[in-house]
Amino acid sequence: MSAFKEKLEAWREKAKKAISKFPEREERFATSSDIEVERLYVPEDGGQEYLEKLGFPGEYPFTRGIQPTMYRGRYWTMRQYAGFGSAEETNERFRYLLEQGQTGLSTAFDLPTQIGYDADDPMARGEVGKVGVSISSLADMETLLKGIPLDKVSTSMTINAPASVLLAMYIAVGEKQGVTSDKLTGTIQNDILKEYVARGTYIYPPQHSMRLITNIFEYCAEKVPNWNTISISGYHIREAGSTAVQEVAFTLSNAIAYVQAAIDAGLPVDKFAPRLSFFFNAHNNFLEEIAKFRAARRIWAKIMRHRFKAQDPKSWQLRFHTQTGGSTLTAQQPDNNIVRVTIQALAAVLGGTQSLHTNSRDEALALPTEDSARIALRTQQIIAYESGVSDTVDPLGGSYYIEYLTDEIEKRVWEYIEKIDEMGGAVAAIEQGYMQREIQHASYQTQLEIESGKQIVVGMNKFKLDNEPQPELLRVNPELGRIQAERLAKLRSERNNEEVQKRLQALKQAAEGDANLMPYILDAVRAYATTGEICNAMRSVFGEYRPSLF
Ligand SMILES: CC(C)(COP(=O)(O)OP(=O)(O)OC[C@H]1O[C@@H](n2cnc3c(N)ncnc32)[C@H](O)[C@@H]1OP(=O)(O)O)[C@@H](O)C(=O)NCCC(=O)NCCSC(=O)CCC(=O)O
Repeated sequence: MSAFKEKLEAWREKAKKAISKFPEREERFATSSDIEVERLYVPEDGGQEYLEKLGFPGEYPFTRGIQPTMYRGRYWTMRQYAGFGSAEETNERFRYLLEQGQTGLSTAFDLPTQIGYDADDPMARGEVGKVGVSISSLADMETLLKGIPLDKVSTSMTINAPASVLLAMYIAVGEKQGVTSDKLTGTIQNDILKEYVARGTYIYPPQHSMRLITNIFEYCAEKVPNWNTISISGYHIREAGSTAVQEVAFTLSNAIAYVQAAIDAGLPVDKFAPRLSFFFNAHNNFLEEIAKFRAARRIWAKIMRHRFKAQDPKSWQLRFHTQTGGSTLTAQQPDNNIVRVTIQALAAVLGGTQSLHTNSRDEALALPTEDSARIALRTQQIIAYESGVSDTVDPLGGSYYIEYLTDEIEKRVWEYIEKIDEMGGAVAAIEQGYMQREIQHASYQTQLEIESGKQIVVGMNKFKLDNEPQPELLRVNPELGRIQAERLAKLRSERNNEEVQKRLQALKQAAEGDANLMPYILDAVRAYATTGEICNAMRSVFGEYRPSLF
C-alpha cells in the first residue's frame, strides 16, 4: 500500500473513533437527489505532495480543517456580536438572540469600558452605551448575564486593555451562579498588539500590556482551563485597510510575539497554546478568502510545531472566529449588504471557521435594530440548514484554483513574517510603525481605486439610486450617561469602601512587583471596585501609552 493510502486508512479509523465519542449530525448524508455524501473527498492517490500540503482534517497541517468531521459533527458557533446601552438592554438582546437560535454570546462594550473609564468619568461623556454596553462594575455584569447559565453558554468579550478586569467580573458572576471557574467557556479578545496597530483601545505601554496578557495565560491554564485566553485578531487589521495577505501575516506575527512572551515568562508552550484562538475578517473576494483561512491554518501549524516545538497537536491548531467585513458594507441601499454578508459568511464556512458573526444590513449607519440582527442570524442559519455545504469536509479542497491561492497566500505571508522577524519581531515592527505604514498604503490604494471607479461597489459608485429610502435605525438612549452615573454613585455609597481601597492598594503593590495580577484584580472586582478604579490603579504604576506619528 502507498504511504498515501496507509495514511488515509489510519485517518478513517481515527475518524470512526472520534465519531463514537462525538456523533455526526446524521447517520447518512445525502444530496436532494439522494446521492450519498461522504465525509471527505480525496484524490485517488495524492502522494507525498498531498500529504505535506493538505493532509487529512483533524491532522497536521490542518489545511482541511481542525476536526476530522468538521460540521458533520457540529455546526460552527453562531455568535452575533451584540451590545448597546445599558446592561438591561443588552441582556434583553442576548436573550432574544438565544431564543432565535443563536448558539453563543458575543459582547460589545462601549468605548469608556474598552479604555478603562467608568460611566461617570468626564472622559466618558457622550460615549456611554454608544458602541456597546457600559460595564462599570460587577453589578453591571450581573445584570448583563442575568438568566444566562454560564455553564451552558459560551461568551466572547471584545475587550482588550482591561481584559483581565472583565474576565474577573465574568468569573465572579459565575461564582454567584454556582458555576466554578473550571466550568466556564468563552473567549476574551485580549489582543493588545493589534490595538496599537489598527484599533486604538489601548491603555498601558506595550511591555506592561504584554505582562497582563501573560498573567492571564498563566492564570487561566490553572483556574479557567476551558477559556480561550486571547483572540488574536486580523479582523481589525483588515478593517483598517490591509490586504488579505497582510491580515494573516500581521496576525500571525503578533501571535508569535505572544507565544514568545509567554515562553520568556517561563510558561511551557503546551500549557497555554491550546487555548490561543484567532479572529479573521471575511471580505467579498470569495475564493481568495477561503484560501486565506486554509493557508492561515497551515502556516500556524508549522510555526507551532517547528518554531516553538509544541508537542501537543492541539497547540498546532488554528481555531478561529470570523466576522463578515464591516468596511465592505455600504450606507447606500443597505439591503444589498445582506447579499454581501451571505457571500462572506459562506467563504468563512467553506474556509472552516469555528464561530461566525454575520453583520447586519444597517451597520454602516448605526447599531443593528432587532429586525436586522435577526436577518443576519438567519443568514447563517440558511447556510447551515439549507445549503448542504456543511455535509462534507472542506468541499473545495483539491480545486486547482483554491490550492494555488492557498499556496500563494502562504508564500507571501512567510515573506512578511520573515521580514518582521528581521526587524526584531512584531512589537519592534509596531514600534517602528512598519505594520501601520503597510496597512495605510494598502488602504490608500483601495480608496483611490474606489474613487476612480476601477473598483466597483454596487449601489455606491455604480448602480446608484437617486432617492434612497431612509431605513429605521436604532438610537441609543442619550440619557444613559446620566442614569449610569447615578447608579454608580449609589454603588459607591453602598459598598464597603475601606475594603475596596485596601484591595486596590494591594493590586498597586503587586503591579510594582512581578506577581500574577489576576488574583488581585479578582479580589478587587469581588468587592465591587469599578472598571475605572482598577484600571486607574494599574495606570498609576504602568503609565499610559502615547502613540507616535508615523
Ligand atoms: C475557539 C473559538 C474561535 C470558537 O470557540 P467555540 O466554543 O465557539 O467553538 P469550538 O471550540 O469549535 O467548539 C466548541 C466545542 O465543540 C467541539 N467540537 C466542535 N466541532 C466538533 C466536531 N466536529 N467534533 C468534535 N468536537 C467538536 C470543540 O472541540 C469544542 O470543545 P473543546 O473546547 O472541549 O475542544 C473561540 O475563541 C470563539 O468563540 N471566539 C469568538 C470570538 C468573537 O466572538 N469575537 C468577536 C469580536 S467582535 C469585534 O471585535 C468587532 C469589531 C470591533 O469591536 O472592533
